Amino acid sequence: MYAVHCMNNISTVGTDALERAGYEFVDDPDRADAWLVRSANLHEIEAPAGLLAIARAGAGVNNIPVERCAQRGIVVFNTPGANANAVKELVICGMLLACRDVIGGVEWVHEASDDPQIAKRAEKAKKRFAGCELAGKRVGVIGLGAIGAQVADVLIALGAEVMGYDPYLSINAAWGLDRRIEHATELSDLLAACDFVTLHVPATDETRGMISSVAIAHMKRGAVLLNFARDALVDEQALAEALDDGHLARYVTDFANPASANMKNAIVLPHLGASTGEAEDNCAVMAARQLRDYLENGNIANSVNYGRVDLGPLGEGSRVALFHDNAQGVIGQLTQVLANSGLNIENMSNVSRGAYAYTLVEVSGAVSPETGAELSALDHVTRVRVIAREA
Ligand SMILES: NC(=O)c1ccc[n+]([C@@H]2O[C@H](COP(=O)([O-])OP(=O)(O)OC[C@H]3O[C@@H](n4cnc5c(N)ncnc54)[C@H](O)[C@@H]3O)[C@@H](O)[C@H]2O)c1
Ligand SMILES: O=C(O)[C@H](O)COP(=O)(O)O
Repeated sequence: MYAVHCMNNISTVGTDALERAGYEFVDDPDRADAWLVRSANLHEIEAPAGLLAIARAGAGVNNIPVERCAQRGIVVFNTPGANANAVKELVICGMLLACRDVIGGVEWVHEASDDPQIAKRAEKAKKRFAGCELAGKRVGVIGLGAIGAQVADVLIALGAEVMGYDPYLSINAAWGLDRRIEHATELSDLLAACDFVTLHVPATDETRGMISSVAIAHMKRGAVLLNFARDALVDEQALAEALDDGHLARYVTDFANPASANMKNAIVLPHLGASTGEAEDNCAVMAARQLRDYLENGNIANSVNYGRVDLGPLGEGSRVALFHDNAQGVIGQLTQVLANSGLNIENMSNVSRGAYAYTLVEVSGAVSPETGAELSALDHVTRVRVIAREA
């Protein structure tokens, strides 16, 4: 059976499911067939030669060297949408904390707690903590995926006007969006029009620093920026200056770092977005299910470096999983080797994502080590797995 190493604490509903299926949890990452991870930084860690998969129990994969894994035939999974509700709830909480000075008010009560005159004093003090409502405000949502779409729905229900920007929105995601979301085709239009701006995009080469000094200059005076996506999206020096001089009223972020923790008018949380029991369970269950389907059947769902393949559960025969360059002639060579080995192809699926391709073939009989070696030696082939039912 397979061995798994956990890089972070993963909810036991996921790890128990794997244990029940006969998986062994190992302390040594080099002995593992698969790694389970949350936010541990894997960029500096060399994956062992035998590692087959990494499953991120969460959404963001900027802590994983996704491209390097693809070069070696290591499938990287995430769990899209599994923690979106938890993040949505905290984003709305962050917006409400920015509307009135709730935190200042709570601190004031705490400091005055021994004063018998507190009730009378509170009536005088409260004007210091007064603020505005979300209803009627215009809120810009950058990134309308699993989290952004849910945030937009709640804001509309609360009476806000929502403007969205997402040039890469999938057609399926677009069908699910509320028609009342105003479509911004340019980021600068959204920034200039909104009282609140909330970020829900992944940290990629393209999005890193997207809230630059130029972007901040487009924002309305007194606007609020919320960042529950990743700190790398924001030029924090430019942001600190905008908060200092009052161009922006508040920054609400889930990413405590030396810069954000010392910013004036910032509300900084310790990366709590996905930290609910429900979200942790959802992510762990989804990560475990995807890992099993890949390790036991060769199927790939929700990978960030390979396309989707689903041949259903492995039957009586065996499967060959081939990782290869997205190049001409590979499938022809593969089928030739299988035919020469007397193996009949029962089913097959081939997907490519950018430069990387994956082909899963179901054959009628057992695949010998010699056939496996022959496939491994083919041009453009990175990795070969033979999957068969355990006797
Ligand atoms: N604070 C937390 O605990 C927490 C929890 C979950 C996710 N996150 C972060 O939030 C991000 C979004 O999560 P999600 O589940 O909504 O992911 P998602 O993949 O469902 O949605 C991301 C959306 O961003 C869009 N996008 C990509 N590049 C863009 C660009 N340049 N401009 C505008 N839109 C762009 C995509 O088209 C997609 O619709 C994650 O990648 C992660 O970094 C944080
Ligand atoms: O990308 C995510 O899913 C979040 O940032 C959650 O990260 P965590 O699992 O480490 O809380």
